[in-house]
Formats: sequence, C-alpha cells, structure tokens
Amino acid sequence: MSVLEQRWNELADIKDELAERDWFLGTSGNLSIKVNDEPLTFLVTASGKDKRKRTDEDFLLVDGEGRPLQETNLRASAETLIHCEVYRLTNAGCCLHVHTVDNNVISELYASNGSITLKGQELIKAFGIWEENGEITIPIVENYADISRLAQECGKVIKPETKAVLIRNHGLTVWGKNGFEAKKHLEALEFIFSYHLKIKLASQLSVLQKSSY
Ligand SMILES: CSC[C@@H](O)[C@@H](O)C(=O)COP(=O)(O)O
Ligand SMILES: [Zn+2]
Repeated sequence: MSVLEQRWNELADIKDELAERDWFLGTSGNLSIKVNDEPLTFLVTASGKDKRKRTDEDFLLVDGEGRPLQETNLRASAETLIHCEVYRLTNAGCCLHVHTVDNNVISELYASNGSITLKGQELIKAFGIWEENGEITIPIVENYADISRLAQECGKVIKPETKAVLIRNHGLTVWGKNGFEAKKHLEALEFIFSYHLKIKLASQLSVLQKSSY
C-alpha cells in the first residue's frame, strides 16, 4: 500500500471515530493528515460533505498553499488555509477541527482573555506534560468570516509548542505529530472543557444554594 493510501485510511478511520461521537453536526468539521514533508502535501476533507459518511471522495491531496494536486471536481475544506498554517508553524502530522457545544461555550466565556489556561486535570498528561501542576494554554481567536484573515490570525498565535487554537463561537482546531496524537489531544481537550464547564456550573449553583439560606 502506498503512503498516500495508508494516510487516506488512517484519516478515514479517525473521521469514523469522531463521527461516532457526533462531532460533525451540520456538515461542520474538517480533518487533514500530512502525506509528505518536503514539499508539503496533505490530505484534507472535501468541503460541505456529511463527514459521517465514508466515501471515495472524502479527501483531496493539496499542497502547502491548499491547492489541489489532482484534477478533481471536489473543493478542499473552506478552512484548508488554517491547516496550512498549522503545518507551516509546527511539526504537526495531523490536524483536526470540530465544532462542539462545549468548545464553543469555552471559547465565548474566555474570548476576552484571548486564551484559556487549563490545569489541575489528569488528562493534561495527554499533552506530554507530566509535572505536578502542569498546565496548557489554548489561544482563542475571533471568528473572521474572511478565511485568509482567520488563518492569518491563527498563524499569529500558533507557536511551535502550541497544540490547539479555539475559534470564538466556532470550534476547536487541534493537532499532533500523527493521527493517534491529534485524536488524543482532541479527546483530552473536549474532556477537560466539559469538566471545566460542569464544575463552573456546579460551583455557581452551590453559591446560589448557600445564599438562599
Ligand atoms: C456548515 S458549518 C461549518 C463550516 O462553516 C466550517 O466551519 C466547517 O467546519 C466545515 O467546513 P468545510 O468546508 O466542510 O470544511
Ligand atoms: Zn469550522
């Protein structure tokens, strides 16, 4: 099997797993996986599809500027330029973007800070952070309608060590050195976001309950 076929199957399997979690509502979400380093080529999901379905037209091979490398009627994801920025600025081998209610709420709650710092969670270790009070900071950018501008803003906050970016009231883009790591990072962040929102809500409720006595 060629490297291209191997990467295709790997990304298709990841897509199936994320679909099982219902992380592609309303055709949202896009995924990519690197095929070649120099020159950069990667497979990216075709735009506007129901990503819960597995077909032979799910991905396109594009270059470092997001241009298709093969004759095709398909359009690359509208957010391909964000994936280009991730591959340009980090050692990512796979990049995943999903819209969930939790990542949207977190992005709105912390937008004015420009980032959210997560700590005190066992799953921080999924990012290779093993120290006692390890923490990870996820930058948050505004959701510009102009994709070049949005990609540019993402590019400004992505440092080599950054693992993810939140786009305000839009979704999360997260990556890893390969498909396994990207999925691990995505699952860990969604877990921590969900925990964070629940504990925040629970503590507000307990303040309300105490003040009603
Ligand atoms: C139809 S909602 C989602 C899109 O606007 C976009 O944010 C998205 O995630 C999917 O776009 P796509 O072009 O299919 O990759
Ligand atoms: Zn999106």
